[in-house]
Amino acid sequence: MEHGAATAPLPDAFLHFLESNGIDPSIYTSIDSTPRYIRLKPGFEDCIEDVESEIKCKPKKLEWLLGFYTLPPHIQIASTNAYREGKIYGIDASSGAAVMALGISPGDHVLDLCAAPGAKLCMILDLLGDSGSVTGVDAARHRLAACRTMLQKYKLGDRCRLFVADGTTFSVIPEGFRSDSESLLNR
Ligand SMILES: C[S@@+](CC[C@H](N)C(=O)[O-])C[C@H]1O[C@@H](n2cnc3c(N)ncnc32)[C@H](O)[C@@H]1O
Repeated sequence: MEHGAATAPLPDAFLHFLESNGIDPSIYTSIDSTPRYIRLKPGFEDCIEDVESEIKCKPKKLEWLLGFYTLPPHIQIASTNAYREGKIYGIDASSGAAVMALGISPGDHVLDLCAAPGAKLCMILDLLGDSGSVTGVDAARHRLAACRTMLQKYKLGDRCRLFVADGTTFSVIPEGFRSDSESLLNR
Protein backbone atom coordinates (compact mmCIF):
# COMPACT_ATOMS: atom_id res chain seq x y z
CA MET A 1 0.00 0.00 0.00
CA GLU A 2 1.26 3.50 -0.86
CA HIS A 3 2.43 5.62 2.07
CA GLY A 4 -0.43 7.79 3.25
CA ALA A 5 -3.14 5.58 1.81
CA ALA A 6 -3.52 3.80 5.14
CA THR A 7 -4.08 7.01 7.05
CA ALA A 8 -6.26 8.82 4.50
CA PRO A 9 -9.91 9.01 5.62
CA LEU A 10 -12.17 6.54 3.88
CA PRO A 11 -14.97 8.08 1.77
CA ASP A 12 -18.40 8.13 3.40
CA ALA A 13 -19.97 5.99 0.70
CA PHE A 14 -17.31 3.32 1.25
CA LEU A 15 -17.76 3.46 5.04
CA HIS A 16 -21.48 3.01 4.52
CA PHE A 17 -20.84 0.02 2.26
CA LEU A 18 -18.59 -1.55 4.91
CA GLU A 19 -21.13 -0.96 7.65
CA SER A 20 -23.99 -2.45 5.64
CA ASN A 21 -21.85 -5.53 4.97
CA GLY A 22 -20.69 -5.93 8.57
CA ILE A 23 -17.03 -5.21 7.73
CA ASP A 24 -14.85 -3.48 10.31
CA PRO A 25 -13.31 -0.37 8.60
CA SER A 26 -10.18 -0.66 10.72
CA ILE A 27 -8.95 -3.45 8.44
CA TYR A 28 -8.19 -0.69 5.91
CA THR A 29 -6.41 1.60 8.34
CA SER A 30 -4.55 -0.76 10.70
CA ILE A 31 -1.92 -2.02 8.31
CA ASP A 32 0.05 -3.27 11.31
CA SER A 33 -2.45 -6.08 11.63
CA THR A 34 -2.67 -7.00 7.96
CA PRO A 35 -1.00 -10.36 7.42
CA ARG A 36 1.51 -11.00 4.66
CA TYR A 37 1.29 -13.98 2.38
CA ILE A 38 3.71 -16.13 0.48
CA ARG A 39 3.09 -18.71 -2.21
CA LEU A 40 5.44 -21.62 -2.73
CA LYS A 41 6.53 -22.25 -6.28
CA PRO A 42 5.40 -25.76 -7.29
CA GLY A 43 8.29 -28.16 -6.81
CA PHE A 44 9.78 -26.19 -3.91
CA GLU A 45 7.28 -27.17 -1.21
CA ASP A 46 10.11 -28.42 1.04
CA CYS A 47 11.63 -24.93 1.33
CA ILE A 48 8.99 -23.87 3.86
CA GLU A 49 11.18 -25.30 6.65
CA ASP A 50 14.14 -23.20 5.50
CA VAL A 51 11.90 -20.12 5.37
CA GLU A 52 10.75 -20.84 8.92
CA SER A 53 14.29 -21.04 10.24
CA GLU A 54 15.33 -17.87 8.39
CA ILE A 55 12.43 -15.69 9.50
CA LYS A 56 12.33 -17.31 12.94
CA CYS A 57 8.60 -17.85 12.99
CA LYS A 58 6.32 -20.54 11.64
CA PRO A 59 4.40 -19.68 8.46
CA LYS A 60 0.77 -20.72 8.80
CA LYS A 61 -0.67 -22.79 5.96
CA LEU A 62 -3.73 -21.30 4.27
CA GLU A 63 -6.03 -24.29 4.00
CA TRP A 64 -8.29 -22.76 1.34
CA LEU A 65 -5.54 -21.68 -1.05
CA LEU A 66 -3.07 -24.29 -2.23
CA GLY A 67 0.57 -23.38 -1.69
CA PHE A 68 -0.17 -20.20 0.30
CA TYR A 69 1.08 -19.40 3.80
CA THR A 70 0.38 -16.48 6.14
CA LEU A 71 3.14 -14.56 7.88
CA PRO A 72 2.88 -11.92 10.61
CA PRO A 73 2.73 -8.33 9.21
CA HIS A 74 6.23 -7.34 10.31
CA ILE A 75 8.03 -10.19 8.54
CA GLN A 76 10.15 -9.27 5.50
CA ILE A 77 10.79 -12.03 2.99
CA ALA A 78 13.01 -10.13 0.54
CA SER A 79 16.23 -11.13 2.29
CA THR A 80 15.41 -14.84 2.57
CA ASN A 81 17.28 -17.31 0.39
CA ALA A 82 14.02 -18.90 -0.74
CA TYR A 83 12.80 -15.56 -2.12
CA ARG A 84 16.11 -14.64 -3.70
CA GLU A 85 16.34 -18.06 -5.33
CA GLY A 86 12.82 -17.85 -6.78
CA LYS A 87 11.26 -20.56 -4.61
CA ILE A 88 8.62 -18.37 -2.98
CA TYR A 89 6.49 -15.47 -4.18
CA GLY A 90 5.15 -12.54 -2.20
CA ILE A 91 1.48 -12.37 -3.23
CA ASP A 92 -1.75 -11.46 -1.47
CA ALA A 93 -4.30 -14.15 -0.75
CA SER A 94 -6.86 -12.00 -2.59
CA SER A 95 -4.77 -12.19 -5.77
CA GLY A 96 -4.46 -15.95 -5.34
CA ALA A 97 -8.21 -16.27 -4.84
CA ALA A 98 -8.82 -14.26 -8.02
CA VAL A 99 -6.64 -16.65 -10.02
CA MET A 100 -8.26 -19.73 -8.48
CA ALA A 101 -11.69 -18.33 -9.36
CA LEU A 102 -10.71 -18.57 -13.04
CA GLY A 103 -10.77 -22.37 -12.76
CA ILE A 104 -7.77 -22.69 -15.06
CA SER A 105 -7.38 -26.10 -16.71
CA PRO A 106 -4.41 -27.56 -18.60
CA GLY A 107 -4.41 -26.36 -22.19
CA ASP A 108 -6.23 -23.11 -21.51
CA HIS A 109 -5.20 -19.91 -23.28
CA VAL A 110 -5.14 -17.14 -20.69
CA LEU A 111 -5.06 -13.40 -21.38
CA ASP A 112 -3.96 -11.27 -18.41
CA LEU A 113 -4.85 -7.63 -19.06
CA CYS A 114 -3.17 -5.10 -16.71
CA ALA A 115 -0.62 -7.81 -15.92
CA ALA A 116 2.28 -5.92 -14.30
CA PRO A 117 4.04 -6.47 -11.99
CA GLY A 118 2.96 -10.05 -12.61
CA ALA A 119 2.14 -11.90 -9.39
CA LYS A 120 -1.04 -13.37 -10.85
CA LEU A 121 0.66 -13.98 -14.18
CA CYS A 122 3.28 -16.17 -12.46
CA MET A 123 0.58 -18.10 -10.63
CA ILE A 124 -1.33 -18.68 -13.88
CA LEU A 125 1.86 -19.97 -15.51
CA ASP A 126 2.58 -22.26 -12.56
CA LEU A 127 -0.94 -23.70 -12.83
CA LEU A 128 -0.74 -24.26 -16.59
CA GLY A 129 2.70 -25.86 -16.63
CA ASP A 130 3.79 -26.49 -20.19
CA SER A 131 0.27 -26.52 -21.60
CA GLY A 132 -1.84 -23.81 -23.23
CA SER A 133 -0.56 -20.26 -23.44
CA VAL A 134 -0.39 -17.09 -21.40
CA THR A 135 -0.37 -13.55 -22.76
CA GLY A 136 0.33 -10.59 -20.49
CA VAL A 137 -0.59 -7.03 -21.48
CA ASP A 138 0.17 -3.78 -19.72
CA ALA A 139 0.06 -0.17 -20.86
CA ALA A 140 3.12 0.90 -18.80
CA ARG A 141 6.42 -0.09 -20.43
CA HIS A 142 8.46 0.28 -17.23
CA ARG A 143 6.00 -1.84 -15.25
CA LEU A 144 6.05 -4.51 -17.94
CA ALA A 145 9.85 -4.48 -17.74
CA ALA A 146 9.55 -5.26 -14.01
CA CYS A 147 7.10 -8.00 -14.92
CA ARG A 148 9.62 -9.50 -17.39
CA THR A 149 12.29 -9.45 -14.66
CA MET A 150 9.94 -11.32 -12.34
CA LEU A 151 9.14 -13.93 -14.99
CA GLN A 152 12.85 -14.47 -15.59
CA LYS A 153 13.59 -14.76 -11.88
CA TYR A 154 11.00 -17.54 -11.57
CA LYS A 155 12.16 -19.18 -14.83
CA LEU A 156 8.84 -18.55 -16.54
CA GLY A 157 10.09 -16.06 -19.13
CA ASP A 158 9.99 -18.38 -22.13
CA ARG A 159 6.42 -19.51 -21.48
CA CYS A 160 4.68 -16.18 -21.68
CA ARG A 161 4.27 -13.43 -24.28
CA LEU A 162 4.24 -9.85 -23.02
CA PHE A 163 2.82 -6.85 -24.88
CA VAL A 164 3.01 -3.14 -24.09
CA ALA A 165 -0.51 -2.24 -25.19
CA ASP A 166 -3.81 -0.78 -24.15
CA GLY A 167 -5.91 -3.60 -22.81
CA THR A 168 -9.13 -1.94 -23.95
CA THR A 169 -8.20 -2.48 -27.60
CA PHE A 170 -5.75 -5.41 -27.44
CA SER A 171 -6.63 -8.16 -29.86
CA VAL A 172 -3.98 -10.76 -30.63
CA ILE A 173 -4.75 -14.44 -31.08
CA PRO A 174 -3.07 -16.66 -28.44
CA GLU A 175 -0.04 -18.64 -29.53
CA GLY A 176 -0.96 -22.16 -30.62
CA PHE A 177 -4.66 -21.33 -30.47
CA ARG A 178 -6.90 -22.83 -33.13
CA SER A 179 -10.55 -21.95 -33.23
CA ASP A 180 -13.02 -24.80 -33.86
CA SER A 181 -13.57 -23.67 -37.47
CA GLU A 182 -9.79 -23.65 -38.15
CA SER A 183 -9.45 -27.13 -36.65
CA LEU A 184 -12.22 -28.44 -38.88
CA LEU A 185 -10.73 -26.84 -42.02
CA ASN A 186 -7.33 -28.42 -41.37
CA ARG A 187 -8.65 -31.97 -40.94
C1 LIG B 1 -2.83 -3.10 -9.86
S1 LIG B 1 -1.79 -3.28 -11.23
C2 LIG B 1 -2.13 -4.94 -11.76
C3 LIG B 1 -1.52 -6.02 -10.87
C4 LIG B 1 -1.28 -7.32 -11.59
N1 LIG B 1 -2.50 -7.84 -12.21
C5 LIG B 1 -0.65 -8.37 -10.70
O1 LIG B 1 -1.31 -9.36 -10.35
O2 LIG B 1 0.54 -8.24 -10.35
C6 LIG B 1 -2.62 -2.36 -12.51
C7 LIG B 1 -1.89 -2.35 -13.86
O3 LIG B 1 -2.83 -1.98 -14.86
C8 LIG B 1 -2.12 -1.32 -15.88
N2 LIG B 1 -3.12 -0.64 -16.73
C9 LIG B 1 -3.96 0.36 -16.41
N3 LIG B 1 -4.74 0.70 -17.47
C10 LIG B 1 -4.41 -0.15 -18.47
C11 LIG B 1 -4.89 -0.34 -19.81
N4 LIG B 1 -5.86 0.40 -20.33
N5 LIG B 1 -4.33 -1.32 -20.57
C12 LIG B 1 -3.33 -2.09 -20.06
N6 LIG B 1 -2.84 -1.95 -18.80
C13 LIG B 1 -3.38 -1.00 -18.02
C14 LIG B 1 -1.18 -0.41 -15.11
O4 LIG B 1 -0.09 -0.01 -15.90
C15 LIG B 1 -0.78 -1.33 -13.95
O5 LIG B 1 0.45 -1.99 -14.22
